[in-house]
Amino acid sequence: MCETARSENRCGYVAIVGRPNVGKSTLLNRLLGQKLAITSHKPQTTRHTILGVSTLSGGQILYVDTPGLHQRGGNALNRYLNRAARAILSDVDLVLLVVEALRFNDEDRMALEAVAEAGTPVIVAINKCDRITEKPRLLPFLQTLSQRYAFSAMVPVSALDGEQVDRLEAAVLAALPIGENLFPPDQLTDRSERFLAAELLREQLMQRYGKELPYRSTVEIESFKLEPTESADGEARARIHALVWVERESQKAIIVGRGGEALKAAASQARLEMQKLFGRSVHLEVWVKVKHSWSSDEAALASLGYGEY
Ligand SMILES: Nc1nc2c(ncn2[C@@H]2O[C@H](COP(=O)(O)OP(=O)(O)OP(=O)(O)O)[C@@H](O)[C@H]2O)c(=O)[nH]1
Repeated sequence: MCETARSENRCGYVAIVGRPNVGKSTLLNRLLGQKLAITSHKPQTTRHTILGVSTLSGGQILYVDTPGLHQRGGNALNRYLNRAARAILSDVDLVLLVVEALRFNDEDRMALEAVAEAGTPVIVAINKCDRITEKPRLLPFLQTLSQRYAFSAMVPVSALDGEQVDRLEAAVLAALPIGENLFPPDQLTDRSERFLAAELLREQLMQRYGKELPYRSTVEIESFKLEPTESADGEARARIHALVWVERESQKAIIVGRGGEALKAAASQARLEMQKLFGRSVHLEVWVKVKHSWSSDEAALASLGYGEY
């Protein structure tokens, strides 16, 4: 490549795609050097697309974290998740497909098929390589993967410990079109603090409660107000009133816990995460309410913010 092209600024949108639980959100947070996307060990943690802005000396990478592409259509929430991920693929400059080292199952194959259908260039990140102690075991896996698709690049990484993530970042930037940065350098996301507050509270539900419950609950921020404080940095305090919607009284009882202890602990951790991300003091109140069958009712979904696609 000639000298002028190499020194030019690059900017473009990159969809992070892959089956549930491969580590997309963890990788996004690592690439951004800051926690933006919520994570848990449960599949389908990510329900919304989130834009993460990474400003580098050579340009700007605009990462789009998508809900996992997955097979089982199931209820309305699942159908929404699939539509959201697929709509994005043909709309971006590059797809970053995330797979897990030494694991490629039917859901990965389906994600790859969806990506191939869109025709957008694809870089594949082979994640969770920290789990592979004997690295030569990766070679046949990489070879088989390269036979499945003409990837622009293949980079083994560990989102968890950061191994080779800088190499991945360089490959991603090099694959983007030449152009001016689209966001100010200090902007991390296009999402509001109000939206991020809901996500951070939902993360606590995902991480703290049994297998099914988190999929039967959702979070709505009823009010989000900034109020002046006496603090030295002059940052306003956020006063947040959140509702957790569940489908049955019994689920409400579990979330609230004996004497309200469980909910108190979840809200307290969510508040700390919000303070860290927003860089301001947060006052958080959380209430749990019952809305029957919200997850299988398209209209109820739309009213809770899942109706964009
Ligand atoms: N060992 C190891 N674990 C990882 C790595 N990256 C992610 N994980 C773990 O894998 C699990 C899933 O990570 P997420 O980032 O939530 O996965 P996701 O692909 O965004 O999941 P969905 O929201 O279901 O689409 C979490 O328990 C992570 O800690 C990695 O590089 N190494």
